[in-house]
Amino acid sequence: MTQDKKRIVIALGGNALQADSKDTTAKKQRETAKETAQPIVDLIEEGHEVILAHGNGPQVGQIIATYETAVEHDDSNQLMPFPECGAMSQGYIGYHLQQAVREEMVQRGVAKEIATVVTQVVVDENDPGFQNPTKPVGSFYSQEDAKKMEQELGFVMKEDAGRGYRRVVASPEPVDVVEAPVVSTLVDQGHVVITVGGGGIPVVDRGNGVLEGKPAVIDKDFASEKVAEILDADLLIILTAVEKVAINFGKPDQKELEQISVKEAYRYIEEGHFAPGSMLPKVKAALKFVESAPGRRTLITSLDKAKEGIAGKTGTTIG
Ligand SMILES: Nc1ncnc2c1ncn2[C@@H]1O[C@H](COP(=O)(O)OP(=O)(O)O)[C@@H](O)[C@H]1O
Ligand SMILES: NC(=O)OP(=O)(O)O
Repeated sequence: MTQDKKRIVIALGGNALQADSKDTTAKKQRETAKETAQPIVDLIEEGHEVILAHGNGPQVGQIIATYETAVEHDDSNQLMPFPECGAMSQGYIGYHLQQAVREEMVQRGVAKEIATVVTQVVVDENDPGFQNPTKPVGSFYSQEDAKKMEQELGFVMKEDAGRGYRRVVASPEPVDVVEAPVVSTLVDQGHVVITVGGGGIPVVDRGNGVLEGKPAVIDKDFASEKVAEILDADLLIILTAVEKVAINFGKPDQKELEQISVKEAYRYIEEGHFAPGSMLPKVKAALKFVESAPGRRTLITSLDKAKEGIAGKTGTTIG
């Protein structure tokens, strides 16, 4: 790519799909996806190669809960397995993003196609993440309801950043992206691709072509980083709810940062400036990408500032 035309992997955060945690309807998600499509198509219109990735915590939790309420609890054979629910979430979210981005491209006269690749991500079955569930999925519950769910359904429930209790599942690290060669071919041919939705469907490689789905949710920031590395992207953009990463976040002496060097990032992590489960995985994914090869950068900013961020006018750049 030329200096100003970049290959960009964009990791879309929760607010890019479900802006209102109380309205989790498909109708609302479709409306939100339309808003999300605007800054994405801005980048496509500027000639950048864009690969989209996204989270799925609320959606995969919603899909599982639907099966759990529809099926008799004494007939667990009827329950939809977790990896299949992950695959459904990729299709559901991919469908909305595909429609929204395509509509915006057609209306702006951008002659490109977009498709979602159902993506499997290889994980290590001995990953310690399987022993300690940390990834929140689905809706928020009161402490009382969460206790009941732990007792009656055997779920692990944890408090999520002061917002209530959520079910948590295992979150192993991504090792490889099975469909990366397909994604690469599509991108080389000029198409916009949605991949590693929800961090990808976690699979263990049993050899001889056999991939076994695992009940877990991979962090989408780590999966996006893996895709960015494999596809030799110039830039990883992590879009979330804040315009800039801060130190002393939420305190009176909060300071927003425009540029963080690798050394500073490690120091800030050590000092505990980034909350686990929210900003910490983003900064860790950013560092991993930046350290994977010279010249790679990560930008963390909000969806509505993506265009300004890539022009170097806002956001936090790492590397
Ligand atoms: N040091 C920090 N600087 C900025 N935001 C932070 C920091 N620590 C925690 N946060 C919180 O992390 C949130 C982003 O994480 P999260 O909501 O999990 O992301 P997403 O769902 O967009 O992937 C921000 O909206 C902010 O509330
Ligand atoms: N898979 C994943 O990271 O989802 P969330 O971003 O919704 O937590």
